[in-house]
Amino acid sequence: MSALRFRGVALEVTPQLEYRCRKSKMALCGVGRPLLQKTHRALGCFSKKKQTFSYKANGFQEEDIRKKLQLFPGGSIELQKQESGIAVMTVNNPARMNAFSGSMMVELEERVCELESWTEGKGLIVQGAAGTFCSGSDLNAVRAISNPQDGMKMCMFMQTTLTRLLRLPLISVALVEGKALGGGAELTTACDFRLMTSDAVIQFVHKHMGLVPGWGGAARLVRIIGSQNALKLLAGAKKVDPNIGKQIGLVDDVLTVDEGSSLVGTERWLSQFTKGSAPVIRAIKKVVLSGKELSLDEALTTERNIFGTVWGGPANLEALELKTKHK
Ligand SMILES: CCCC(=O)SCCNC(=O)CCNC(=O)[C@H](O)C(C)(C)COP(=O)(O)OP(=O)(O)OC[C@H]1O[C@@H](n2cnc3c(N)ncnc32)[C@H](O)[C@@H]1OP(=O)(O)O
Repeated sequence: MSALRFRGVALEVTPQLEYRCRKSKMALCGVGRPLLQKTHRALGCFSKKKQTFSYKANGFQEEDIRKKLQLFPGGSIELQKQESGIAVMTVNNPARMNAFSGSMMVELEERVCELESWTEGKGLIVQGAAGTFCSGSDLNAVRAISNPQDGMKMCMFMQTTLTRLLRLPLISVALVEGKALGGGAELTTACDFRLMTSDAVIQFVHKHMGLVPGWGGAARLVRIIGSQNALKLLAGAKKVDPNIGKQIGLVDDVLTVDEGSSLVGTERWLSQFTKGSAPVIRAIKKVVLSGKELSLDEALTTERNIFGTVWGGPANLEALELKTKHK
């Protein structure tokens, strides 16, 4: 499957769409684009135009923010795209418990951009290096940009990036080992699922720092665990261990030691959802996302459009051919 770029945004060209366009002798840019645009627009899918607009509406230029963030280097964001269709993204700054330096924030955006164009992808694991998840913003950078203007820039940049991360057409899971604190806890909420090892802790420590979440973590948390539980976690800066996490619905599963390495265990866990054809898995993520984020009417329209991309497609035809029984 290929991708075409429209105003710098990668759009997925499904085999069905290509086939339909070829059959009707119309170029992709003629027939394909409106359908793709409609679907992607309805999903709020990563329209660079939209993001630029929101940056500008707040008086910021994305490039200025990048330059500012690059002044605070250290660590990296690693990305490994595997043949299996599962990518592993690693927050890597072990000397600072994987805290996010400014350059890591910029790298995170670049990796998300890369994943947006990865049309073969089905799943994503987000983990921290060296057995711990992420301790939030690098406090050295935080101190240096503690004025409201710079804080807003950083917040807007991370909010936009994490929104794009959550909206990737990949089924994503945060593998939480060790600690996920502050912005690290917020990062876990930008994944579809969260798995914890038995000794791990997720803690929205913002209150103790005289802050509230700013990377979109509060908005997402409310949608995951409801406003009552979110209020308790944020106002109490409560430590969430795997038991509490499962009780309140923040955590989907606990990885036990006999599953071998946590990453292998997470890959195994995720593969129950990523087995099968990439276009179908990606379409499933898109219909769920549209159901979650759009009004019912918009979601129904989007669902129809996405349905049209898999109907009569290779996986559908193969299943019909095999006379698949669902026993
Ligand atoms: C909108 C975003 C809001 C935010 O994210 S604000 C940031 C929230 N995070 C924090 O406040 C984390 C503060 N750190 C801690 O509580 C502890 O360091 C932590 C993570 C529990 C680990 O404790 P320990 O295992 O005892 O290890 P440690 O304290 O000796 O840390 C090892 C080295 O890592 C450093 N570190 C940890 N978290 C950091 C951070 N966020 N920014 C910058 N440096 C950080 C820590 O200073 C220490 O460095 P060093 O060895 O003293 O040079």
